[in-house]
Amino acid sequence: MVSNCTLHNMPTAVAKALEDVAVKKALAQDEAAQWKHKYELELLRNSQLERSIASRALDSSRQDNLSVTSVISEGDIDATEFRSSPQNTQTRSNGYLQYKETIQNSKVLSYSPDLFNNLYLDTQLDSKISEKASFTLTLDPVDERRKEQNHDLVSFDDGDINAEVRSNKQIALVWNSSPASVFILLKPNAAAVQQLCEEMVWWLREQNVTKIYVEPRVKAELMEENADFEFIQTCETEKQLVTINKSVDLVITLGGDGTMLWAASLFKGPMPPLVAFSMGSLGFMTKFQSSMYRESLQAIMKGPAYITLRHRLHCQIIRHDRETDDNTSSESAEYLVLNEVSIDRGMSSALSNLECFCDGHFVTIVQGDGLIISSPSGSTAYSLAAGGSVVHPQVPGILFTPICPHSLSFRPLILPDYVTLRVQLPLNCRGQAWASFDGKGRQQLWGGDALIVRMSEWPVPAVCEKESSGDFLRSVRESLHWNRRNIQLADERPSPSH
Ligand SMILES: NC(=O)c1ccc[n+]([C@@H]2O[C@H](COP(=O)([O-])OP(=O)(O)OC[C@H]3O[C@@H](n4cnc5c(N)ncnc54)[C@H](O)[C@@H]3O)[C@@H](O)[C@H]2O)c1
Ligand SMILES: Nc1ncnc2c1ncn2[C@@H]1O[C@H](COP(=O)(O)OP(=O)(O)OP(=O)(O)O)[C@@H](O)[C@H]1O
Repeated sequence: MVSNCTLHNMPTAVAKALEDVAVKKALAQDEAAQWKHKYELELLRNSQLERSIASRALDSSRQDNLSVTSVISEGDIDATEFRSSPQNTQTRSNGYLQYKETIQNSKVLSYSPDLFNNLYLDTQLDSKISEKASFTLTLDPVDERRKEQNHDLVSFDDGDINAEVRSNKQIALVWNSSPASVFILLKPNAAAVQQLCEEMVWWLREQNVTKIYVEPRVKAELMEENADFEFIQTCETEKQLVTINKSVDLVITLGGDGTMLWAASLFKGPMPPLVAFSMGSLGFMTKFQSSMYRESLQAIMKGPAYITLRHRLHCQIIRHDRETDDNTSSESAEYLVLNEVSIDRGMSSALSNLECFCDGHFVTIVQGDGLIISSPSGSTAYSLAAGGSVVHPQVPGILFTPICPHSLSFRPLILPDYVTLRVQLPLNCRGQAWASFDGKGRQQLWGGDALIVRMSEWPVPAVCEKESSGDFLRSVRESLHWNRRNIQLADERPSPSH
């Protein structure tokens, strides 16, 4: 696609030919990205299959104890089957995900501007069985009626198209064995947070939590306070961080939404269930009260606990082939975001010019300050500030929200979760553009560079304080003060006498 400013002086036939070439190029790149994604999924499935076979061979007795009939994902919370893609409808009637102990042998997506620059890192080939607690994710076990609704989308017996099974499910986590390993993440530079962490560590030890991990910075701070914290474990290397999903049963965050985003960013692939204690200012996604941590953790570790699968977006920057005289890498980089990826015009005073495609179909050219591509969880963050809709985190969609578009008719869109979006800078764009991932890791984009965004198969399984909708609506009302208005006075006329 060639920008309008270039086209308008050219003879129509030349302009049309150029536009056709650009569209074909974008389509070919889209197709390549989709094939790459399919290839990666295939690799992942094969490795899961291998792990499952090896796991069964190594520990058949343990397997016998797990009386389940169907397994979607082994070892990792994988939300591929919960997406509402037409291709996935066959598998959506499987009612649960099951966690099982697996061999530490998987490929994990890696990202971080500073820590992880490779697309994928092979984790250690460790043939030990992981010591993680086993759990099952089921449809609401309390509500028997839901089990009855667990049938195929289309029944061929009577030809009725039935839509009772939707991807919007209330999922419950049931532990098969007690969780014994937690990773605590703290908001930095907050004395109250560190104090709570110290208290929580001792309490968790009393509860037979044998392994407690923290970040290296936190371990150093705790050791400064008290040398008895020596037993606390930490992830010293990038590799340990990448593999930590395999040894942690529960992730606990003490901070605000930013700490939860930080925790999610450390897990470049599958992530254990996360409990977010509110010690920040807004706390939209951090629903647990820190003063009640004992009661809350006791209940969660006993189970069942409701969880919300907060879907993340997989983002990939594809660089246009060019001679780089700057330090920008020409390799493509990949990111996982819980809230959103935004593209803005940075310091440039020129209007941004972003050509957008959805599954290869031209959508629009965003001319304004930029664009936000957000997950449903991110709908209440930057996207909300730019006028996007507030979306329940379990609605399977991708939000497409412009930032200050210079147009009277540009409205935000919500697209289905199975699409792949592509945002490209025209080769002759006037200004610069910057992509940010959950507000961090800013990357400069140049003419011809593209950003490809799709729903990731690795959600953040966030433990609910009550249940998914209750928590979300409470946050909308109490954190965002949604629709706060003085109640209209009642009519004071005397009621008609009978
Ligand atoms: N104009 C804006 O509103 C704006 C601008 C830039 C970034 N942000 C948001 O800030 C996020 C990064 O958060 P941070 O804490 O690291 O930065 P931060 O410290 O700048 O805080 C951003 C604020 O957004 C809130 N927030 C974050 N995620 C939220 C969510 N999903 N729902 C509701 N509120 C949420 C946080 O509680 C915090 O009050 C980005 O992902 C982006 O969504 C918003
Ligand atoms: N463990 C961590 N390491 C490094 N940075 C972190 C860590 N936890 C949080 N941060 C960063 O610290 C900043 C503030 O954290 P957070 O948002 O949790 O606190 P807050 O702003 O007080 O709370 P709220 O988000 O509720 O307004 C965020 O930008 C976040 O990315």
